Amino acid sequence: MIIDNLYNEAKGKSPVCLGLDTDESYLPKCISDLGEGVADKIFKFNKDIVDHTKDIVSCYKVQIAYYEALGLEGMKAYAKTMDYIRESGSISIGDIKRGDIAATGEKYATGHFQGDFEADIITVNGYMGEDAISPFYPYLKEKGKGLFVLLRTSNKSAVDLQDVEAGGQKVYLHMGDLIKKWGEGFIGESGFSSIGSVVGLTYPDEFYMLSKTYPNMFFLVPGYGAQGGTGKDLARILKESACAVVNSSRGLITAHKNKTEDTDYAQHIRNAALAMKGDITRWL
Ligand SMILES: O=c1ccn([C@@H]2O[C@H](COP(=O)(O)O)[C@@H](O)[C@H]2O)c(=O)[nH]1
Repeated sequence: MIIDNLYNEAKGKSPVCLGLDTDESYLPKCISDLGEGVADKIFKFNKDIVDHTKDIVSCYKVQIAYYEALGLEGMKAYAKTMDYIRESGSISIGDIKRGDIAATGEKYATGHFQGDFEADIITVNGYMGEDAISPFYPYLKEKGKGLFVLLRTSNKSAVDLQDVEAGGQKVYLHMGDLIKKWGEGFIGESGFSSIGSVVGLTYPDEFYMLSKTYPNMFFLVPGYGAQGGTGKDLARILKESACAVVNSSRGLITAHKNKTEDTDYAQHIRNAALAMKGDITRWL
């Protein structure tokens, strides 16, 4: 199961999930000056980053919004990036946050678990209930795919809805119970389910509690670096269970900024990923 592969990658390499939220403004001059279209430049940058980090990170999360914003050219760069990550033997997470009625959900599943945009794991929004999630189940069983369902998001306004009490329980805990139930049929050898959840590092106490409440749940954790999360926030959680991969996007893929515009940019990004790995693992 994909979750066992991700668990093994996180243990063997590091819990670092490198986020390819690639904005054109992040490209070093040695790439932006090339006489090619933007899709080719972005793909070149992403490819170089993968080549320089695949031995030290557990997975790559590609934020589709950055590619959609560039239209057809951007989507070509997205497709090539997803393909290259998987071709390199690494795990790809398509951060697409989809979720809709079942008929539409089936199309999302087809669009992102096979074909041009194929990912190993995608992020989904379960706040429409199980029929927004069940169209993905056949791909989990038959193609070994995985899901990370939004649980406790990293943004400030997460509390507006997720902290509301309903029936004596916060909404996000209802969601946690649902994700646990949806994931019961997909538990792998690692003890974790291929239906995991997204929990922000910006709420470390809630994250700790969730990791204790749901011992079979694996977590995708955004919020490290640019959003303020640190390795110290993760210490007690990861010490007790290797239950998460931790994403950093801007904090890693802009590490070369103000240092170099030359072809050594990917080495700066690698160094930043190594520093993140060190910051997380020194507490374990
Ligand atoms: O709760 C959430 C869910 C998803 N994200 C995504 O993670 C990255 C974070 O990027 P940074 O540059 O490291 O802040 C981005 O793709 C978000 O869309 C999140 O931040 N919080």
